[in-house]
Amino acid sequence: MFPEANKGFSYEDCKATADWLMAQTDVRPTVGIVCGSGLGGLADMLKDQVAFNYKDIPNFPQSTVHGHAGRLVFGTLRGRPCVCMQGRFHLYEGYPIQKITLPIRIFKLLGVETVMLTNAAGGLNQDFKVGDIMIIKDHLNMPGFSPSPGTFCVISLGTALVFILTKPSTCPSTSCPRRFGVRFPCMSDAYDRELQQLAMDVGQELGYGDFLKEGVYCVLGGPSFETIAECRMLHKLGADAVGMSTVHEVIIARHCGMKVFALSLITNQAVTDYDSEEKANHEEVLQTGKQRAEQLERLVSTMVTKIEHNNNYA
Ligand SMILES: O=P(O)(O)O[C@H]1O[C@H](CO)[C@@H](O)[C@H]1O
Ligand SMILES: Nc1nc2[nH]cnc2c(=O)[nH]1
Repeated sequence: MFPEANKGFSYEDCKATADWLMAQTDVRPTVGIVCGSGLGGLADMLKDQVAFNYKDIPNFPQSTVHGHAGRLVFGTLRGRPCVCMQGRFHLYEGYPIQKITLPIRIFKLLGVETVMLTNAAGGLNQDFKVGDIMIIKDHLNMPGFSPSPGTFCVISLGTALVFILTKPSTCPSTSCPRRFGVRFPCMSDAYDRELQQLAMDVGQELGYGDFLKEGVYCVLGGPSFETIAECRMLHKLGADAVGMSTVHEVIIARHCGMKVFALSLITNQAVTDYDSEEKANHEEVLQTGKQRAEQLERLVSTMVTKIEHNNNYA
């Protein structure tokens, strides 16, 4: 019933994990949250928690990055049933893309309608400061520009080339993407515009106007941080922030019809100047997360209270 670590996951495999979880808890979440590096405090806000270590959940990968606790937490956030990943998976951890996005499909099978993703990112936009919260309005999917074996069969992470390179009859998971959604999903509406507006409105109400921004997030493979030349290039290409996550989760969530809201905490300023002494490092990323955690948690939890069942906004 549960496939080996590196095989693809069929619809039935995902369902087996979702059914296993639903047999352990009565919470039926309509909102799914993913916590970025150092932002796991969001999960601690959930009331009446039922929590699982990733190692105990069939098919789940393990968290290997400092700042990602590796727990799936069910509970209520101001009365709304939620499920929260306290820690996500990244390509640079060595997992195939099917595996890092598996929890998103499980969210769908649990009944989640809206996915809210957070991440830590380096600021490329010169108007951004460390500690700013960027509402993601669009993305640049750099790994998606060139299909690799890890992207075969995972919808839309490659291009038509994936379709050409993968013979459906020999692909172990052809049934999986097609049962979750269409072969070529649209991404021009990846980030729900009403949720972006809701975030802006809630941010203004909370007095966050000075540090609430919006922009384009660019994903790279990592785990190395960017060179100066890369930062300059990404900025010219239209990216406002750069990180190593989120986009794959967004694509899978949209593919299976969930609404998506995502934000980046600008944890460090990307270095674009050869005279700069700044050096990106994970400790700074986690430190900024701690400093902004409270406001970020309040923003997300207030938004959750305003998302009604079936995605209407109260
Ligand atoms: O995107 P999240 O998981 O927040 O983490 C970000 O922070 C880490 C680098 O410090 C990388 O994993 C990058 O992707
Ligand atoms: N790639 C990348 N990921 C990050 N995560 C947090 N900061 C950064 C950064 O500067 N670059």
